[in-house]
Amino acid sequence: MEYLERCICGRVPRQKSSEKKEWRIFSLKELHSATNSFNYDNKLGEGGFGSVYWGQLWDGSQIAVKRLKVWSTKAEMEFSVEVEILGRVRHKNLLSLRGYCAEGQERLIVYDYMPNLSLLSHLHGQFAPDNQLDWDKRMNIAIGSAEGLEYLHHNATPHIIHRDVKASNVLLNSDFEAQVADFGFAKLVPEGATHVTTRVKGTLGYLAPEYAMWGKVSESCDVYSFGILLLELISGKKPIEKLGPGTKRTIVEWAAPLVFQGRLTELVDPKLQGKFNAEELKNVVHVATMCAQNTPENRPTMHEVVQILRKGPRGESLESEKKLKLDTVKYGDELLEADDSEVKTRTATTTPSSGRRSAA
Ligand SMILES: Nc1ncnc2c1ncn2[C@@H]1O[C@H](COP(=O)(O)OP(=O)(O)OP(=O)(O)O)[C@@H](O)[C@H]1O
Repeated sequence: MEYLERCICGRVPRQKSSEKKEWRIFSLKELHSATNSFNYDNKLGEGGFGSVYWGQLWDGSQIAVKRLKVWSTKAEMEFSVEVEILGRVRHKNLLSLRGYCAEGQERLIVYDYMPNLSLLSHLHGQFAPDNQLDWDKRMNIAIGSAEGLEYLHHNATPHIIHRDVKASNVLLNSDFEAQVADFGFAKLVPEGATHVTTRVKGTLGYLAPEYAMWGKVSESCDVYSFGILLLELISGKKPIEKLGPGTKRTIVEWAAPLVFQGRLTELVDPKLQGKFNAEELKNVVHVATMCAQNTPENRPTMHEVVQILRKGPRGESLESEKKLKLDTVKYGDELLEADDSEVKTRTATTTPSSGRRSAA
């Protein structure tokens, strides 16, 4: 990857010539023509990096094009990290890179188009009223996204920490299968490292306490965020809920008493109208509670998560299960203040005290 080698030269091993390259470089002209010159009607959404547009290539294939908003060294870095990481990973539950374009100050990333957009749009956004996510779809999304993260943590070389696992970063293909997306904040883990200390990036409500407070990032931060995602998937609740003026509650604070009192059915999204599998519910709550523990060492690995989600906990005895304990996460007022907003620039010193193309 010539462009990337220029950007992050020396930080990551080069792609071996034997590795299959399935991405390519796009010209700006081609992307202009595919997106009707980045027409507003083609806009799928907007994130911190910039806007995402739907497009169609000359061969009829549908693409999503992420266009960098403003050029800066930081944005350039985010762009190169995302392209570098996506270029080296291939998994059925990770959004595939089609290619990129870097012409002048324009930076664009081209992905496969996901007709059912994001999990967020189905749980809390424009598709929420359609109620398309039944229990089985939710369980498949849980397993699929867990498998995507398992691949990043255990199979990618070097290992990759996503750092921004959340509902808007789980995209859904035409069969509602999960594809984990958005690797702009991801970290490559040097071999042998147990954790990396870094500036805190990510989204409030999903941040592992040790990461939010001390910037200590390891694979288990993604496991924590995945636990929050599971609670969100089961309940249809947002990670942080506004209860009234100035009062907020995390999904863990809401779920913990129900879990301890064994009132599991009360955790289930009322939109499912009681249609769920009670055994699977027990299993998925069990996984969510293990993942969303305050102590990183007590959380399971993504490999264990996949095993339990696939087979169920019965008969299995994982070390982490013995320590099962759901801590109520108490973020400081300062962190709760910001609600859904992101803390991409928050430093590690934060302290605890303070239809169009839809297949649907
Ligand atoms: N490949 C894709 N196919 C279909 N829709 C997509 C695709 N990629 C992104 N989107 C849509 O565009 C929206 C914006 O994506 P983007 O990754 O830029 O931001 P985000 O995840 O919402 O926010 P953040 O910047 O915090 O990550 C997504 O929420 C999703 O609805």
